[in-house]
Amino acid sequence: MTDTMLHFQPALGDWILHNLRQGCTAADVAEAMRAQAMPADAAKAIVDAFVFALRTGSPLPVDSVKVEPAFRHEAPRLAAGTAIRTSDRLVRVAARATQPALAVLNDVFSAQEYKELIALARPRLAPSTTVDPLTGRDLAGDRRSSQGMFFRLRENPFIARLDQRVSELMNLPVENGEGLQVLHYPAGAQSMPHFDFLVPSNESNKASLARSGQRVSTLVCYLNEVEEGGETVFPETGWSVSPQPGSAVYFEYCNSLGQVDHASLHAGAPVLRGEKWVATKWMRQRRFVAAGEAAALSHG
Ligand SMILES: O=C(O)CCC(=O)C(=O)O
Ligand SMILES: [Fe+2]
Repeated sequence: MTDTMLHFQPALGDWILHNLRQGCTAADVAEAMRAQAMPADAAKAIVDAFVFALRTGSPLPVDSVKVEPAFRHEAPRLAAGTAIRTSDRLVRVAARATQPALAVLNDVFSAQEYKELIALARPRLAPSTTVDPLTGRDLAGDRRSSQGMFFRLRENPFIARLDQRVSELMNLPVENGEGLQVLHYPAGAQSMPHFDFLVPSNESNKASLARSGQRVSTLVCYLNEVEEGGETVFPETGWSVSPQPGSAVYFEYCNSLGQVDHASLHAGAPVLRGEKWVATKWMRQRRFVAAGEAAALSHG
């Protein structure tokens, strides 16, 4: 399928940008354009291109956008049913949604497991000094920022057990998983709306995509009781998932054609009281090869 170009007046672009920056959703802005007699699919394509550029730090469109074929929804990778039995645990499905394929899962980790994860991660948390364009996290290094760390895949028997369970849930090989990431948000911290799929806007993302393929799905597991706030919100769909210790939100955004779903835009709402701990697993199309691992192979 070939891409087509859609042309528009730069003033329309300014108006779209203004509204998105005021907090309107892509759907609201596209609807306003449709009400002004623009075909709905053209309005959506133009607004989506602006949202994408804003959320990924890519150049903003000026007077045209490339229209890619609409995301084709496929059967979810997550198993059907009200519960999913992995080799060592019965995980309950509290809710499901489509477009994007999303599920709220309960009992993913036991209380002992989520406490252990925090205890293992805490001494290894590292503050980042830059804004992370991939996760949208505000990493300015002040006390309102989140801190994170990665476990290596199967780095000890405990992590290996969780990697295995999560891979069974996400229905992809353990090897396709990036190492489990633990994030700590102190009160006031949040993550801005972002996509988890990789955008080939810089050399390191391009290299990562070439090594391991696209990210296809995410599991965000909540590790503690947040006193107030800290929901995972999906602004394009209106979904908001409350953090409950041991529960998780699962979502998919890359289909078998390699298309990515812009409706998977999400954010970590500000933690209003207390603190928030999550463990995130990102799955790739192929075996995950970290940058360091690839370098070691090419030199060894
Ligand atoms: O903290 C959250 O609720 C979302 C985390 C997230 O989006 C991520 O780790 O990619
Ligand atoms: Fe995310």
